Amino acid sequence: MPDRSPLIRVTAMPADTNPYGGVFGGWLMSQMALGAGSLASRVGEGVAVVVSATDFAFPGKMAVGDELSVYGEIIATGNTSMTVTLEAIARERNSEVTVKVAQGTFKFVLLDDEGRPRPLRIAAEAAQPVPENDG
Ligand SMILES: CCCCCCCCCCCCCCCC(=O)SCCNC(=O)CCNC(=O)[C@H](O)C(C)(C)COP(=O)(O)OP(=O)(O)OC[C@H]1O[C@@H](n2cnc3c(N)ncnc32)[C@H](O)[C@@H]1OP(=O)(O)O
Repeated sequence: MPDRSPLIRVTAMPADTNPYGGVFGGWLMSQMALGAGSLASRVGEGVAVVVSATDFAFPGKMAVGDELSVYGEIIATGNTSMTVTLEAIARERNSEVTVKVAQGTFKFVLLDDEGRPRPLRIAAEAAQPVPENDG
């Protein structure tokens, strides 16, 4: 796995499973949304709401007890929006074995105090992931 800091890291619990006993894809999407939302509001310095979710895939599976790390970066910015692409990597609970379990892209729009789209305050070249998030 590349040397990078996760946006969030969390352990899958029994409540996060699907009817077949595996980890629920919706839970994975939620974790990715939490990571992406954290990055978007932090870099965007304000309220950031999701306007689209695209390109999701689930190339691997994980089990209860495994640890999920969500990595992401801003890949594009518009006038009022930023696009965040994400990877979710699971680590087996009792080992260093990792597998990519999900990927996807969220587009966020920054809102002003009245809830209307407002221009980003950042330059496109400054829209980099916040470093050193891994303690
Ligand atoms: C089974 C369980 C599963 C669980 C799995 C859950 C996973 C997924 C959870 C997500 C969770 C998020 C985590 C925290 C944050 C929230 O919870 S946010 C809550 C959900 N989102 C919302 O409530 C947003 C609702 N939408 C809106 O209020 C309006 O659409 C918005 C976002 C204000 C935009 O309004 P608008 O009139 O379209 O504004 P407009 O000025 O025309 O466009 C603004 C920008 O949006 C872009 N845009 C507009 N429409 C679109 C579109 N359709 N596509 C792409 N871009 C668009 C425009 O291109 C423009 O970009 P810029 O060129 O300015 O950069």
